[in-house]
Amino acid sequence: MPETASTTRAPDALLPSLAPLLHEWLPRQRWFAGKGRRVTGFTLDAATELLPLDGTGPGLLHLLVRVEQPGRPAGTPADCYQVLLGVRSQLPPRLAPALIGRIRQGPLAGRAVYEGLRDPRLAGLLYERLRSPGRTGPLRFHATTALPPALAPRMLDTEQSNSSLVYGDSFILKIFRRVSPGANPDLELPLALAGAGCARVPAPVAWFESGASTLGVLQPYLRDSRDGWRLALDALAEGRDFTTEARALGRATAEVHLALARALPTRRLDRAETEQLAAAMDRRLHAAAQAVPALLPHVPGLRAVFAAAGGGSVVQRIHGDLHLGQTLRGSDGAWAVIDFEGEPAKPLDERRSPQPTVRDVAGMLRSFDYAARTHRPWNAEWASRCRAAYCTGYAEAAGVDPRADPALLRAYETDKAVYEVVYEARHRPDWLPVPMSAIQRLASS
Ligand SMILES: Nc1ncnc2c1ncn2[C@@H]1O[C@H](COP(=O)(O)OP(=O)(O)O)[C@@H](O)[C@H]1O
Ligand SMILES: O=P(O)(O)O[C@H]1O[C@H](CO)[C@@H](O[C@H]2O[C@H](CO)[C@@H](O)[C@H](O)[C@H]2O)[C@H](O)[C@H]1O
Repeated sequence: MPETASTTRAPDALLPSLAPLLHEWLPRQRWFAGKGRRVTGFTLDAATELLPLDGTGPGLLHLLVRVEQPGRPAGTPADCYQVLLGVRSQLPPRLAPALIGRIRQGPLAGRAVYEGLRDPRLAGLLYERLRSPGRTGPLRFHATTALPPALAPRMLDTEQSNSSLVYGDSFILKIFRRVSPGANPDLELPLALAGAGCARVPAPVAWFESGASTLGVLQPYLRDSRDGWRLALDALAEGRDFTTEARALGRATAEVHLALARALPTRRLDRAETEQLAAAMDRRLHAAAQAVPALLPHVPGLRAVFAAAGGGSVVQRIHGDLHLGQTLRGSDGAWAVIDFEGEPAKPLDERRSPQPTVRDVAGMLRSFDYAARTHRPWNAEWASRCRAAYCTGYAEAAGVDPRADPALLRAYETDKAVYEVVYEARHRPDWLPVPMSAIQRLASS
């Protein structure tokens, strides 16, 4: 693998000048996971000049930055984020919205620091770097195929847990924001699925990493597709049935599960392990009720739902955060599934652990409920028809109906609704009533 000249600066030398800017900017980002807790300091794991900061033109600084916050459990490291900073002496007016701030001290004093991914020149450089595999400092770039040169980049402005750039409507590059050591399942699983011949998931064509951490993945951009969430809301708004789509989506989910079971190990749990799954739901509920006290009155009812579940006895790798927004329907009607990262708030080893497939099914069932709840008037009937059609489609392709064990399905749906309560409280408080209404229903019936 060729190694380009390493342009890595001593990370600590840069930090004093960047820290005040990061302090102001980082906690406001949608992808910042530590919202609601003070930031008390930063340390740099790595700082790499992908374009030199020598002042002759725009510089591109790649950082892996640890954010110190109080309340971190003993023995766990501070969260690490991937940040790409553009640095220029003069910021052109078109880049003004990307400004993070001006450096006040040190050798770079006076320079404008801005979000590098919003600068087409710098985003283009990142793509060119992916096209020619090799190393720059601690960063390693890989490609599985020859990629076309010079595709125009644009940054996606959707609300995301990460950040994505589309290149020439041909490829999409996802930049992971919170970074942990270990293969990111959003690279690991699509690669395994491609190897197993599953065409439901766009296959990665390039990626980059540092140490054991995956930092970004490039895959084909499905330009003629629309995501399942938008399609569902449109159907609701137009009073249209969505069961044909839901059934096809159930089949697609089952195909992905079958391919994952072919590609990666599956395991039958013993009784004690099965009980641990229910105990883990209890633990998550307890933690969620500490974070969102509105859950407290429902805790006994929700615990009863977990206790009633007999337990899913076979586990395998699954999607882990399946919802309508993670699905894309092409103009030919075929569904694709994306974003195998799992629930962003969970630790990586938990996200990579084998789980019962019913967990994904439950995630999608919650999503039909979400769609119906965000529509006025609330259309409960629409949601239950979609939920049934989705399970029917799943059963057709998997040979196992997820409704065969209703107590288990209900437990996983409840577990997901608990997760959603915390997610919404943290990221979108206006949405909190959506999962809370499910909590009320699940805890009391
Ligand atoms: N291969 C793809 N083709 C077309 N659009 C995509 C593709 N992958 C992701 N997207 C779109 O990009 C956005 C973010 O993707 P996602 O993987 O869900 O990111 P995040 O983990 O940040 O939520 C979504 O709106 C999704 O519809
Ligand atoms: O797509 P992400 O990996 O970022 O997932 C997170 O954000 C989702 C919202 O964008 C969130 O999903 C919840 O809201 C959806 C509607 O916006 C709904 O369809 C899902 O069913 C619901 O869970 C997801 O939970 C979170 O991990």
